[in-house]
Amino acid sequence: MSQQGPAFDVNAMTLTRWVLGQQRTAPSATGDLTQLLNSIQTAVKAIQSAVRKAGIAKLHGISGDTNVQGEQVKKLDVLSNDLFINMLKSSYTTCLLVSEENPTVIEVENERRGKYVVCFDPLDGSSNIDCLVSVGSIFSIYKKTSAGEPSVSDALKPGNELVAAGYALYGSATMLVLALGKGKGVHGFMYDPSLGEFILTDPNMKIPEKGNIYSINEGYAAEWEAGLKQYIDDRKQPKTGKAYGARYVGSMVADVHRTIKYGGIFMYPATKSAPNGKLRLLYECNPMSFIVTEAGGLASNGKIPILDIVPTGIHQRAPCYLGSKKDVEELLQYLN
Ligand SMILES: O=P(O)(O)OC[C@H]1O[C@](O)(COP(=O)(O)O)[C@@H](O)[C@@H]1O
Ligand SMILES: [Mg+2]
Ligand SMILES: [Mg+2]
Repeated sequence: MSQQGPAFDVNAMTLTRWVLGQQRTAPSATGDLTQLLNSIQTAVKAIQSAVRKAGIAKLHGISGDTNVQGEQVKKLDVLSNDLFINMLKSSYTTCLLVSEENPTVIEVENERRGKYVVCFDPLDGSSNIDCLVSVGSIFSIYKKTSAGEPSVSDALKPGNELVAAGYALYGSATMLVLALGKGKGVHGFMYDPSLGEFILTDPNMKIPEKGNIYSINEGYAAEWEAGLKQYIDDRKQPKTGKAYGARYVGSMVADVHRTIKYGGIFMYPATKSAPNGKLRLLYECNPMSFIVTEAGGLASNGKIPILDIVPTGIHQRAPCYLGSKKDVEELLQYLN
């Protein structure tokens, strides 16, 4: 190790190099996809830097909307949204964007258009920012298949037509997890701030076939359907075997990442007051279901696979039950 600290491992597989390699083997991943993923990578690097500073901003008494230089300090979710939109548009690979923060689709101007449609949640878990709990970003990528001008119909495609999906987790470290579909697996890249690069640390992530953690907001238990109530009761006091552990961060990215790493099941169910649940299909349920399915798990809305749902609106919600194959299969027996 040199005096300046650990030398850069010349064999380290950076995300940029890994994606380039993928385009050699995946006909669908043309150079444009490399360019698109690298622009997302840049947005994530900028967001992770802002997330790390958010706490410091508060620490130094920078409250409200202006910093010590009297500059306008954007709220983190506004800043994250602006970064995603600007990086995606300036990648010259997208034609239509759907963001949680924008009520309507964002059409990319003609001179900067490419063939991809990107749906994204620029900052997931926003209720956790002020208490410094992990937050994330989520994205899903379609290839535009229709001729002519891009329109909202180019985004209203079932998740099984996605060409790629991923999330960034701004936790104790920053990790980018990516799936390119077609059985190419799920891969985790840890951010190394000293290099400014994402390094492949978790190749071929596979979700355990069965876990022993259930993840749900039990505050809404009074509004659950009977089958779900029974399922959760049986996790707590099983007729045989050990009780499950309960974990709920309240940031979908953190709860799903833990579910992939440790196994178990994440649930955001339909309730009486929210008959379609809370999570949005296009930029939360679909990308996470695409990734979990690619990692060997299952993702259902309680009736059909989430990836088979044909969207009718860009902000539509869907009940979401995803995780280890055996855990989701067992839950579905209680719901149907
Ligand atoms: O507080 P609740 O109702 O349990 O909802 C938690 C869910 O809401 C979310 O924060 C919604 O996402 P946003 O923060 O992007 O709006 C998810 O990350 C999380 O899983
Ligand atoms: Mg979200
Ligand atoms: Mg959000």
